[in-house]
Amino acid sequence: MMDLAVHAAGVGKVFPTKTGEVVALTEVDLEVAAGEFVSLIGPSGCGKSTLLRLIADLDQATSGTLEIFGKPAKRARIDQDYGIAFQQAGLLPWRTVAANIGLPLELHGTSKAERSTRIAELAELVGLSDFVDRYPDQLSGGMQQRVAIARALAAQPRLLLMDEPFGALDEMTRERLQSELTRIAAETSAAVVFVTHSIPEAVFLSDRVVVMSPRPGRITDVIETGLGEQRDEALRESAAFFDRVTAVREALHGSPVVRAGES
Ligand SMILES: Nc1ncnc2c1ncn2[C@@H]1O[C@H](COP(=O)(O)OP(=O)(O)OP(=O)(O)O)[C@@H](O)[C@H]1O
Repeated sequence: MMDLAVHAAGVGKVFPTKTGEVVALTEVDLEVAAGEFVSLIGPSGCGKSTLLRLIADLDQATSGTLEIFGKPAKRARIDQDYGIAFQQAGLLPWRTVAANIGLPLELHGTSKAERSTRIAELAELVGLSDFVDRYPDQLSGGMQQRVAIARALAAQPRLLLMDEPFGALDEMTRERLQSELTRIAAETSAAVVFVTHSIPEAVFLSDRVVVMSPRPGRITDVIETGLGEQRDEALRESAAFFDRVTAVREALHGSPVVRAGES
């Protein structure tokens, strides 16, 4: 069991509201292996962000059990077992790129010398070595997201939790960062749980794509991509890639998609 980055069993989440209870998640069973890349996809309101927030200990499940590397989510948070990156990069505008990347290390009490070595490594990992002295408002959206990823990786977490981190980026930047993320995940051996609305993004990045449906939010399908280690531009144009995109689309629609020329 210690091999599992995430183990959710029968997880449910109910939000009490003025107009009654909202069942955001019901009976969610999910296992993410160490080093595995798993995307969560589904229509708006199906509970993707809620599930990620439960894993990150930003909120608590109403029912079921949730373990991160065999520990309760709170323990994993204290131990900095995971890093998080959201759609908004959430950088501190008064800090340089280097100081933003190093923030988790400061909180961790890492020495200044160790911090600067690690910041240099991380800046190189995300391709920002020449920009460490800049401030966030001097960077493009894609560069800001790279800083956020470097910061999420600072404490060498074994798990990355990402909620639409590329959602606000243009398509070309988005594809470039997807490629970089697959390389970074492979180099760091971190497991990733990645929330997205984009079917091609989920397929390109993941070992498995978890399909969810709303009201009440639950997992309806899990699709193995089987696309192997090589995640490059050629993959995006391969038959295997299109096949998996179609499989995820059909799972989202709940039935085979009728193609032009077929009846
Ligand atoms: N704090 C809250 N109080 C009440 N209801 C909430 C709260 N947070 C989420 N919900 C409800 O829980 C359900 C799941 O929300 P969640 O944000 O997890 O969905 P999502 O799949 O991430 O959606 P999107 O793709 O639009 O981001 C929704 O019906 C939402 O309205």
